[in-house]
Amino acid sequence: MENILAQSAVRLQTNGAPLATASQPVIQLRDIEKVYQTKTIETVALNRVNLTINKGEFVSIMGPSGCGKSTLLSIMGLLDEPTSGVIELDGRPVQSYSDKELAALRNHKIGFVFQSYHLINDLTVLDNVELPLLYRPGVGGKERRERAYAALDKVGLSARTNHFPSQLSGGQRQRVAIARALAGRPEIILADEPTGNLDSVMGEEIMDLLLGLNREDGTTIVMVTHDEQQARRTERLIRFFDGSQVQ
Ligand SMILES: Nc1ncnc2c1ncn2[C@@H]1O[C@H](COP(=O)(O)OP(=O)(O)OP(=O)(O)O)[C@@H](O)[C@H]1O
Repeated sequence: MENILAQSAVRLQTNGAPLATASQPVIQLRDIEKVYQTKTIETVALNRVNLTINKGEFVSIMGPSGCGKSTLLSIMGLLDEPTSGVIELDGRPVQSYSDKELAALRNHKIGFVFQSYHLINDLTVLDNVELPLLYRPGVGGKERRERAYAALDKVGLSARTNHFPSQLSGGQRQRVAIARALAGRPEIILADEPTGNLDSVMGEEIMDLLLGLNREDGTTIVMVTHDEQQARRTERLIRFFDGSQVQ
């Protein structure tokens, strides 16, 4: 019940018109440090980062190579642990979640999109999209297929379900990867240079798709990019340098 009240509190309406959604943090990083230690060198990848991502935001992260962008995304997505600091999801420190709860969060709440798509070449488009749902308790074969078809429809690839990744263009492969993330119905998409391997036309198409998911479905998106023009299309641009936020 508390949850329902909290959700409705940020969707106030007057005269039928939606008010601007009040800020509701979904990811909060507090004093996050990440230090990689090898035999010969210590690298401070993230240096006391404080950052809040609000529900429904589309945030892009830019910065020179090696400044910690991918590390930041991995930590936000609970794929990696910080050396110190606190990550909160929906206002609750992840340290307080059990391993089982964390696994569920990683699988349900967050979808990942990578520069190099990470598709399995021996599987059809449809099977690639269905694959992560195989590991989701409570989602049977029929629902899996329905969700995969719906996600492929959403990214405009309904006609390609039986193709293999090698038969698709780079932009289409990235659409499949986005559909795979969408099939999990994530609240948050973390995208690491999703247009990095694409020419500018295909890159724009992928940006249009991500912007649509954000505006129409309210999906929160955090995107690492090297492309200034694409970053400017998002609501908020955060710049990193040497492991710290500079703007
Ligand atoms: N597993 C690791 N072991 C040691 N050092 C690492 C490891 N992963 C990343 N680093 C170092 O941490 C720093 C930040 O790396 P990260 O990949 O987050 O940068 P980035 O901003 O995403 O770079 P790029 O734009 O080139 O992808 C770099 O100096 C990198 O060499």
